[in-house]
Amino acid sequence: MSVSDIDLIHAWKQVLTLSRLEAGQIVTVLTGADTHPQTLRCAIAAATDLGARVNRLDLPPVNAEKSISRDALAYLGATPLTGNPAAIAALNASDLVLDLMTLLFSPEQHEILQTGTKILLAIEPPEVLCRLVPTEADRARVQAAARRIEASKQMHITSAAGTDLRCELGEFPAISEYGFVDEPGRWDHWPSGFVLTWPNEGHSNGRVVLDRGDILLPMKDYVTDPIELVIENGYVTRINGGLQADILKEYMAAYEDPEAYAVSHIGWGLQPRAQWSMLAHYNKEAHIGMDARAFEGNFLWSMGPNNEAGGSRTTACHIDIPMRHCSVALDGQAVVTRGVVQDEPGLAHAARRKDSK
Ligand SMILES: O=c1ccc(O)c[nH]1
Repeated sequence: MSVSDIDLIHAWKQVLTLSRLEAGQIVTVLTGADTHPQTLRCAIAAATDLGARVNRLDLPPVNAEKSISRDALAYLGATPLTGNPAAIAALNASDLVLDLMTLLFSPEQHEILQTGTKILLAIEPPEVLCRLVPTEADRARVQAAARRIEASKQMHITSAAGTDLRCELGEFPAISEYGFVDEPGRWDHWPSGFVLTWPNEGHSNGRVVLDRGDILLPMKDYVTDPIELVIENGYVTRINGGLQADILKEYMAAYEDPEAYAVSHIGWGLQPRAQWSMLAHYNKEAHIGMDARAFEGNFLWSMGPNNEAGGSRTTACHIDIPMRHCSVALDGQAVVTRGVVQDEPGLAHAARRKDSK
């Protein structure tokens, strides 16, 4: 259902205030052919009302002919910034970029962040943005989880369905996604609320068994019959199952890139206001599935790029797989038990589901 401009402006002002936007700073709103007009209108109103100098940079779409999905996160790497020094210069000169187009996993995004520019991605529908507006409590909880990852050498994921995956850690940082950009050079995604890292290159081994209700993105399908993925030395070497396994295999094979089968980010969901069931209520092309990536207690893993973490793999194919009912342990200590988050003792989470209704 729709939200009012006032509600969305208030949500934008909360996000921009948490992002420490100051009067007089330069904000560039990056837009494309699929940018939602209300999101754009309210972003400009909110940033202007907070005293920022607001520009808009509109870029033509690219890659459409290459991907068989219209999901903005499905085909990654090249963006309208690729080979476009004028656009990159404008973003480098900005304090804050509101990305209403999608630069994620692009080499250019890294270049821009390294100049100290902050980038906030926001392309979910307005009502999803409002429902999942971030809070300080979200940041505290996600950062606490990131610290636990940073202190660990192994993530072990198991499930009653048969998942048993071990990922060695340490080569890459933990990344906190909590929905606002409060430090220079930071990227984040509103909405979010999850923690992720990348396994040491070549050091993920075991199997993942997708069970009923697990989710395949960008397909935005709930798995109906089990799919087994065998993982050897950091790559998915076998995918066994029924129709959905065949769809996944053909989709990935179309990229003709062996790097697409590499294990990408791993982590878990910490957003109590995100709903596992959300995909059942939306047209697939109306959103990009951030409820699925962020719902509390999921195990979110993925296949494809690792350049987001500083790696060199920029494969265009990116599959995100949020799973229910998994247990995640760091060096033997449980952080999620059968889909229930085990927060660090004493970390009360103000925005917990039961408090937020
Ligand atoms: O915000 C995001 C979105 C997709 C993804 O794979 C990671 N983080």
